[in-house]
Amino acid sequence: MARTPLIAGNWKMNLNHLEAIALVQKIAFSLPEKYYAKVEVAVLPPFTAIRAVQNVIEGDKLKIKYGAQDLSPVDSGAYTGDISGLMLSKLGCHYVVVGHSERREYHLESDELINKKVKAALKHGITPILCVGEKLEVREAGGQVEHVTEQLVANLKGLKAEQVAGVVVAYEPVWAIGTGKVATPQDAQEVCGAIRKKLDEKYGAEVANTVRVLYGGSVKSGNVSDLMAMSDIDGALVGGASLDGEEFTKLSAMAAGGPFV
Ligand SMILES: O=C[C@H](O)COP(=O)(O)O
Repeated sequence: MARTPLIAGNWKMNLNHLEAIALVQKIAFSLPEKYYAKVEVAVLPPFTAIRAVQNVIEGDKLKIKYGAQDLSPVDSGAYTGDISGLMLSKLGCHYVVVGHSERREYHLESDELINKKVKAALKHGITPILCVGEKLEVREAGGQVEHVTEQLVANLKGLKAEQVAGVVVAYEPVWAIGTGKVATPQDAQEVCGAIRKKLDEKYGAEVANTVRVLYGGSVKSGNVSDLMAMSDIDGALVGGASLDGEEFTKLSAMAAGGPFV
């Protein structure tokens, strides 16, 4: 089954709403229309810029999708500082990142909490981009496949097969994030293939063949093609390179089969 590749730019805690408007306009007007038939492009601004990005995308009828970087597991209430899936769906978000390693580390997010967040996103019709990945010490001990598949199973616990079909999984080895140390295409394929195999075992071949599995960690225009040539890598979750309009556009075009024109 053909899966539409997805290139999602995770802006992390960067760009105010004015800078966000400028970047999304640059991406939209640089990427030739023909590429959107071959690759889905999404931007994931900080919460404070989502409304501004929505206005640009909807106002100019741009084909770029947008979303958020996190959500609360609950819909509303006394949770100071949190943002719910209900709020994000009202803003028209297509995607939300769940379980990014930076949130697992700096906000001590557990697999149990991440599981609740995946469910909250699905409940509000937002596609979760579920991040999984091992730290350097786990890879050095050769435990990456076991670690990542355990995270996957825990984070998807209690979901029905048809719900899992609506999830995007992003394999992000923690040692490759923001370090310039990209995993080799073979290393990335080993784990992305194992993710798909686990989905097949638990939810069946149709679901496994539907779910898009992304790679994330120092992806750039120069390495995205080799990564996406792997059979189980359907795109990329891009951090640093997504903040540079020209580079992100080039990267998206390469993901669509390039070359960038
Ligand atoms: O969400 C994106 C990843 O953390 C990758 O970040 P990076 O491309 O800066 O390595």
